[in-house]
Amino acid sequence: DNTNLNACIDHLLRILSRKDKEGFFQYPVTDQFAPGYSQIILRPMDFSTMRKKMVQDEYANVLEFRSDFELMCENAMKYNRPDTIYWQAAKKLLATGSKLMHKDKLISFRR
Ligand SMILES: NC(=O)c1ccc2nc(N)sc2c1
Repeated sequence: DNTNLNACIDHLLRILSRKDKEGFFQYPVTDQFAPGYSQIILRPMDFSTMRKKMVQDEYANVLEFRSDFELMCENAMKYNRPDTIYWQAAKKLLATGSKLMHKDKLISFRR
């Protein structure tokens, strides 16, 4: 069962989403706020979607969760220019996540 894995992911989600004080990453980016976003970013990701995936047991291990987290940050660094608050927030968040979920520190939970 995913109980332990989901408890771990929930913990990581709380820490990481707390870093997003401006709320740039809490919900899917809309074309209304970000013109042309859906044409440029083909695999959107945000914290609310990650939480939904966790609840639906769609993560087999922490590595899969980390991939979605990295995708979310990389999307923001692709769509937004480096001189924007969104790009800079994504870079900072990515650094936090990398420390928290350091490659060789992760033990992938078996299903
Ligand atoms: N996560 C993002 O890339 C993001 C979030 C919010 C937002 N609001 C804008 N006006 S551009 C924009 C980009």
